[in-house]
Amino acid sequence: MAAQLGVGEFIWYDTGDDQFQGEDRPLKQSLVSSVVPIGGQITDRKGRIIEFKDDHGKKHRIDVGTDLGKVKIMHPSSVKGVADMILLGDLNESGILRNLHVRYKQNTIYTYTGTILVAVNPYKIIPGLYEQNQIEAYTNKRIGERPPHVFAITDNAYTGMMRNKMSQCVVVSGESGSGKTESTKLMLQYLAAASGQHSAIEQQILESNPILEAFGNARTLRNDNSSRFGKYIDIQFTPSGQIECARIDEYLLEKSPGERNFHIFYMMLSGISSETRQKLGLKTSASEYSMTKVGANLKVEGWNDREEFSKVAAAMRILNFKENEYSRIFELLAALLHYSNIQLQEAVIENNDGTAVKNNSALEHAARLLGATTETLKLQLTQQTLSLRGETVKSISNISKARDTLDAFIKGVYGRLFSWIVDKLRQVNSAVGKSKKRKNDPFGGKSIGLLDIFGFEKFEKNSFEQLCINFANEKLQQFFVHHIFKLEQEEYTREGIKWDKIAFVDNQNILDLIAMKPMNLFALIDEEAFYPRGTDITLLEKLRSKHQGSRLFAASTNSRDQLFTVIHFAGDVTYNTGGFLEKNRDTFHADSLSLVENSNNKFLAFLFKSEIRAKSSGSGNKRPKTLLKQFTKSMDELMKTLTACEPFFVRCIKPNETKAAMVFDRQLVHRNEVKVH
Ligand SMILES: Nc1ncnc2c1ncn2[C@@H]1O[C@H](COP(=O)(O)OP(=O)(O)OP(=O)(O)O)[C@@H](O)[C@H]1O
Repeated sequence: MAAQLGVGEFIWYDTGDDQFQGEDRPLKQSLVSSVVPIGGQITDRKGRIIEFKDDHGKKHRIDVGTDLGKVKIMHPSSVKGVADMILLGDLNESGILRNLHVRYKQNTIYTYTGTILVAVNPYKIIPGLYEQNQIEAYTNKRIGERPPHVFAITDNAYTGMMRNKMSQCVVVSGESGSGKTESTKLMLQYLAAASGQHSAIEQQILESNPILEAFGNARTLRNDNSSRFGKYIDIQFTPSGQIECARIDEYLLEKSPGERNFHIFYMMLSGISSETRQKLGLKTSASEYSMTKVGANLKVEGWNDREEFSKVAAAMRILNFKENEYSRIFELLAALLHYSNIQLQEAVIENNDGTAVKNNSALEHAARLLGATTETLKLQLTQQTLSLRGETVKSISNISKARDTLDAFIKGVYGRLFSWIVDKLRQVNSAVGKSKKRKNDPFGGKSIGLLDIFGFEKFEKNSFEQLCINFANEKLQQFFVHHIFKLEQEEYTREGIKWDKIAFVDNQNILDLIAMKPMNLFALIDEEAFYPRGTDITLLEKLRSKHQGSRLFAASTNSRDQLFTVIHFAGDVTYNTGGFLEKNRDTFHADSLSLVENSNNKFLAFLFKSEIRAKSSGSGNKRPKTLLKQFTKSMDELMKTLTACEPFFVRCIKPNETKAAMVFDRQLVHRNEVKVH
């Protein structure tokens, strides 16, 4: 081979580094090595010494006499890259990575692997890519007939639905900031255009987006406009292919976004009229409020809160939010801002560590807007009503308990407000255009569902939310693997090959560990949440004692570390059980519920109607549904819906951590991309 290594030749170069060397082998099983051979082109050769420039422009010199093993001639298909990676001669991790990189450098962000679309976030507008003429160019074209595009996938879902009279779904996945929401919006845009005739419903569906983003998105380190919830938008069509209505389902709103709070708070502070501002007692700056001054950066670059506010306000009007609903929403948001400013102080009460609430304008505004008295708010924060063997007792809250109550109240109210808004959008989108039910019509109610859901997460510190998110990703991975397996079976059958021997890597054992088999992790977390002496530490002990023999699980032997590791299909993640039980209980304190129940703010009470009803019917003492129960139920429903559809997959890739246009970080892409193949 050494003779072939002439100037101009393209090669693979194996640097041989493996950052996982020396690590615990069992934990490494599902991990991919972080370094794979890199591509390069030979620039010079003198005898045994060749010089080449790798794909990142770095120069190398090697002696092919001693290091020939590190070099391989590149297959011609990898030199310029291919639109469908199935056609790669070097169909391995290096080949995939280089292919995406080469295309990305040419502004080609879309690539196929068969019918799966891989989309690498360009972090810039690519001129002409989504114009009307592109929509027309992809109409009625088979996948592969034109260059890869998100419109091609959408068109195929649409024509598949029309032709096969079967519902379709598109699963959009990828880590935070990879472009899932943008892809989903582009698909909606395409469907609105493809369905021809423009009707009010298409505009309404598109108008739902700014509202959903304002209330459900926040700035995080990874994405300035990060959706803190998963969503499934199911668009129903008439038999002739016009959009009829849409249904939106939300999954798991993360109620404490990191860097900045939800956009809507900042938009409101910048955008409301001075008259409303006065009525709500609000200042203009987000730095005045405890819940909006968190995080380093209050402003998002290239984002104008005031303009965004008017867009949201306009969208709410278009979507028939009534004037009083509109004011109630902002009244409640203002109440939360003031409430977050209530000042708590340590105090000794009846010889116990207690809490005092300072009388200030924050307390007064919060009480007024929540429809309660300042006295009720003080009691809510400083004492807790407990029910012990049928008797009610009051206990004094120390400052940390009082802070927890304050925090839980804000999250509880905001979470319910968000669900109410999603519900409202669902009603609006399903009411318009929905005609008589077409019984006995084989086409009745066929739809295209777009799933935009959080990708696999592995941070430095992983908590309860990450376990839920990663569980959802395990479910989707299984769905994906089964689909690919089915396609292969079909192909083998077509070619007359016996297929009982096709091996495929299933992740059922991980799902069993987390949520299926008896004593699974979720079941133990649920159990411990209501165990009288259950704490995050006893939880860890229980998890360890039940699962320490498992190949897919490890727990720290020092319970105080509160750490356990699960080996997911995409790698191992170490979770910290701190806060697990409280997050899972998702309880809204009894005193907070009483406050809401007796509030003069009818909208607030309405948001809690199911809890209030449960309480007054006596079923309030029953174990409330934990977050895990609700989440697994909604995941099961989602999987049922997806399984009834013909699926498509869009895999979004984040090319760098700095949101920089056209920068391709090989390691990062490798970590994320390899998981799909
Ligand atoms: N096709 C695209 N063209 C141009 N820019 C894009 C494209 N896709 C994504 N972006 C840019 O990347 C940013 C992040 O994308 P997006 O919000 O869709 O990510 P996400 O995967 O939905 O993230 P999260 O899970 O945090 O919500 C967008 O705000 C936009 O600036």
